[in-house]
Amino acid sequence: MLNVAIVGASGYTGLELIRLLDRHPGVVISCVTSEQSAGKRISEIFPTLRGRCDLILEPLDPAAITAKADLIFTALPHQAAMKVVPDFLAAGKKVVDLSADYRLHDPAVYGAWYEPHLNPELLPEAIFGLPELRRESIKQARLVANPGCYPTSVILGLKPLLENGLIDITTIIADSKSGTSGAGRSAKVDSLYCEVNDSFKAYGVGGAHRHTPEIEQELSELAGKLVTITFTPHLVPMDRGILSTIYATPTRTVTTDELVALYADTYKDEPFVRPLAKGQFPATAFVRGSNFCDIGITLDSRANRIVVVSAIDNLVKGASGQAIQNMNLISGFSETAGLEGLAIFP
Ligand SMILES: NC(=O)C1=CN([C@@H]2O[C@H](COP(=O)(O)OP(=O)(O)OC[C@H]3O[C@@H](n4cnc5c(N)ncnc54)[C@H](OP(=O)(O)O)[C@@H]3O)[C@@H](O)[C@H]2O)C=CC1
Ligand SMILES: CC(=O)N[C@@H](CCC(=O)OP(=O)(O)O)C(=O)O
Repeated sequence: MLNVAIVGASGYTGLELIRLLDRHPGVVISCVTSEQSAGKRISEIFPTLRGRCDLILEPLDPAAITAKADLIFTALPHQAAMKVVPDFLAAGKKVVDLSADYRLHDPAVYGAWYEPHLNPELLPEAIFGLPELRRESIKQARLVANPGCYPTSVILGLKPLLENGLIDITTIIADSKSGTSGAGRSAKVDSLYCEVNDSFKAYGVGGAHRHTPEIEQELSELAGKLVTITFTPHLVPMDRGILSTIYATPTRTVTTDELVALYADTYKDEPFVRPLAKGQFPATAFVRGSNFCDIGITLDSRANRIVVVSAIDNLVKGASGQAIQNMNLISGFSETAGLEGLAIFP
């Protein structure tokens, strides 16, 4: 059995890791951490875990964690993760980091969007953990940078088009909507009921959201050229889910039939990407609680524009499910272990 630690277990992605790992045949959770709730049982914080995971939350002490675990999930805010990840690696452990701290290859870009990086020497070896892009590198990694939720939905939505040079890379617009759990569990005015309920707003408008460089980094690699996009995130009054609607102009004459066939072929062997049939488009309700990314595509022939719609659960394929998929690859488990569950509907 593989002993794993969840650092930041009192947050939403930490809880989702525990929920999914509960069904994993090869993993034991040996340590869970929280600063504010250290000393309490995690099932006191999250009653869904009663009788299934009653571990006592510990404060973040790298030596204590590395003594108990072979692989560590860091489910901490960015900037907090990079303070401890080097300690885990130095102790010979593998790390799947759910924060943004190791996703950007260029420390100057990280510094421009976040703050100066504390250990830029680790960035070259960190693998951006989107299995559909670089499965073989992930298998060899000791540090996986789990992608952001919005980037996962946009990159998977555009991969077949970019690899095949089918879109003008100067025309890409990604319009994404997220449920509120994407903002985490810590108290913030923007997440209050009256701020979110019965309303729908854009934020980070005009290229101001920190996922823009992450998306552009990966799209540029797929295209083999520098890609600049317009990315606008929105907050919607639901708990979970991301729906991204992505627009781009084709570089040549294409048909919807050709596009649908391309997506079906690109993703035919992917266990967690479901390309949809012609005329079908995804909904967050049909991926809720699952590790699937559903993708629909069409040509809007009137406007000569390709429209892609992708849907994920931000806490599963957008965070903890993908982190477990990466753990499975690093550790030699079946890639789908612990992740076979279908969506919860209705
Ligand atoms: N929510 C989502 O949909 C997604 C989140 N992510 C990323 O995953 C990471 C975790 O997100 P999420 O679970 O939503 O966040 P939460 O705010 O829900 O949880 C954060 C966790 O980190 C702990 N923590 C906070 N600050 C510190 C610190 N300075 N030192 C040690 N522990 C600390 C908290 O513990 P406590 O407060 O109990 O002390 C809590 O357990 C973030 O980097 C986030 O951006 C990535 C993709 C999607
Ligand atoms: C709704 C909401 O607030 N979403 C978060 C993104 C969550 C995520 O993926 O963040 P990381 O890059 O930190 O992992 C945001 O816009 O900041």
